[in-house]
Amino acid sequence: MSPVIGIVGGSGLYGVDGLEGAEWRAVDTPWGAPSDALLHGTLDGTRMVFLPRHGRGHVHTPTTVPYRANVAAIKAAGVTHLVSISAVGSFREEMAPGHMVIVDQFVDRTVARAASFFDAGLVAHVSMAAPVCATLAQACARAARAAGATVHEGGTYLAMEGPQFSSMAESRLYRGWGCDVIGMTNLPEARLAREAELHYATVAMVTDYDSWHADHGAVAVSDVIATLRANVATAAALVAALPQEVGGGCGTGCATALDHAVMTAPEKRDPAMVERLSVIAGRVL
Ligand SMILES: CSC[C@H]1O[C@H](OP(=O)(O)O)[C@H](O)[C@@H]1O
Ligand SMILES: Nc1ncnc2[nH]cnc12
Repeated sequence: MSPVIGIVGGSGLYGVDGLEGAEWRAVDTPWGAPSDALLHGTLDGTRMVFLPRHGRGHVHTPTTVPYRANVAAIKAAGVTHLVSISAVGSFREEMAPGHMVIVDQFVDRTVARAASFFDAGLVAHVSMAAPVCATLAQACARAARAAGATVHEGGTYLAMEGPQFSSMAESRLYRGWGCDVIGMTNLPEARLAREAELHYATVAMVTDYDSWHADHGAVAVSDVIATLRANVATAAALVAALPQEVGGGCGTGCATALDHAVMTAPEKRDPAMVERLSVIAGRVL
């Protein structure tokens, strides 16, 4: 099956240039409207679907991003491989602003988000032991290198609620926990992508050193935006390189994550939930 590449563009990334037949299409889902219309098009013969996570014009906070609607809309659009491109702060001296970190683990410190498509009446538990698709992550690393970026393969992303940045004490604590980068959005997105049986990977673009670094002081959005602007061409080149790199399955079960996940007995399943979840879990219901 040919891959369909989805891209969720984070802060600073609100569109993709150069798609053939580019068309923004507004959709609705059982979880409401996504952050924006979806941009459909083709790149090097591969179908691409782009969604700006915060909406064009940056309307949604990390808390109000409609994560379930976003992932459901992306799944309904036929996406098989989903790449998140996100701005992050760094906890490591060597992961410097402008570098790209191909995240492979997450720590969840969010507190106010719906984190699952499943609910009372239809219960399921998927594994998040390996929360990103290793094969897609390697493809992203190759694409980032082809784009000329300095790439760090592997890294733990701490997802905080925000929208305020961390205190110095939190920043030092997360560093001590072994986290490498910090952002506000990739959870619950990665959890929902797993429930939707998508291959998911995160390209984290470092924009700052959070607040732990003695030489860099507090995070300021102006600095974050300046770094994002300086790296916008690299992000675009990375996206352009993805069709050459992404394809096929992964051997680690992303596309069959729901095979043994549903717990609720067939006769006890809420028919309305079954209907609502058909786009996500119809394969196993
Ligand atoms: C503009 S700094 C904080 C903001 O940037 C990141 O967004 P995204 O992950 O969508 O690139 C971070 O998570 C915050 O939402
Ligand atoms: N330091 C930081 N903390 C949380 N989210 C961010 N996004 C970019 N920089 C960040």
